[in-house]
Amino acid sequence: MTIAQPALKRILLKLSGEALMGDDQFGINRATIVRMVEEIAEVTRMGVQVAVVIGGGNIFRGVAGGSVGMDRATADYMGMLATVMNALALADAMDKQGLTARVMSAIAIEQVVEPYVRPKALQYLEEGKVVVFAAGTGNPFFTTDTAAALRGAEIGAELVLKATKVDGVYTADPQKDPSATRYAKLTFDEAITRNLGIMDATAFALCRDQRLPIRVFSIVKSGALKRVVMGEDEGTLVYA
Ligand SMILES: Nc1ncnc2c1ncn2[C@@H]1O[C@H](COP(=O)(O)OP(=O)(O)OP(=O)(O)O)[C@@H](O)[C@H]1O
Ligand SMILES: O=c1ccn([C@@H]2O[C@H](COP(=O)(O)O)[C@@H](O)[C@H]2O)c(=O)[nH]1
Repeated sequence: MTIAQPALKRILLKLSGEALMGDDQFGINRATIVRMVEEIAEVTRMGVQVAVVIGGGNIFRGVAGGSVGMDRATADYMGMLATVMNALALADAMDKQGLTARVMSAIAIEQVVEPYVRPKALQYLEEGKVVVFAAGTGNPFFTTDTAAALRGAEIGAELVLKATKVDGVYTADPQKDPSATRYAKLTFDEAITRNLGIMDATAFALCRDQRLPIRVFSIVKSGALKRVVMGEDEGTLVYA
């Protein structure tokens, strides 16, 4: 009997912060994070090298009211710090499930997490450790989607997997427009010119220029991550 092998060797998984909330209004839902980590553990045990970029929407949007009128860059640093909290929670949940996780931050907070150093991240991945990239790109005016594109390119990932609450890219935001229909696949240029809000244009443009495909899929759907890694047609593929 032949055992099916994963179609991918190294992936960059972008986890939406909001997906960590589960059905809560903000913050981290424990059962949700544990379930996500189980799915990550499953593909890691299949031999896939996994790096994660975590968003911050679940924490940052809860405090965003307080940032109204604030200097934009300062508010963005608050957002990046929110991703550090999520990264710590995620790595803790991974360690509890027998994975070895390493958090690397784009902003120096040395007493808390190690700084992002590319060769070190590559070494961890080769060793089978899960690397969780925190603090986005480390720069204001960007997003964690752009950080996913950037780190994905830096580590030589074969695919950026955008795990979110919706199950792909739609003609319009499906949470606002129930008549929106899902694309099976589309090009980066189509995504950019149609102004599809699932990811920002900077992230799309970076992946397009690096010919790094993105697959958008639902992290709420059980087994979806494994299906993507096995090369099955899950969610939406965005390609150059
Ligand atoms: N054309 C579209 N197709 C699919 N989803 C869309 C589209 N336009 C907007 N969206 C919305 O984009 C959201 C995806 O963003 P996501 O939850 O990943 O946020 P994020 O900003 O990347 O993460 P975070 O929560 O960490 O800030 C979906 O929940 C969906 O409602
Ligand atoms: O490179 C980055 C990444 C993020 N930010 C700020 O953090 C929040 C949360 O990130 P999400 O991508 O929305 O999850 C974002 O709104 C920015 O304010 C950043 O400045 N630079």
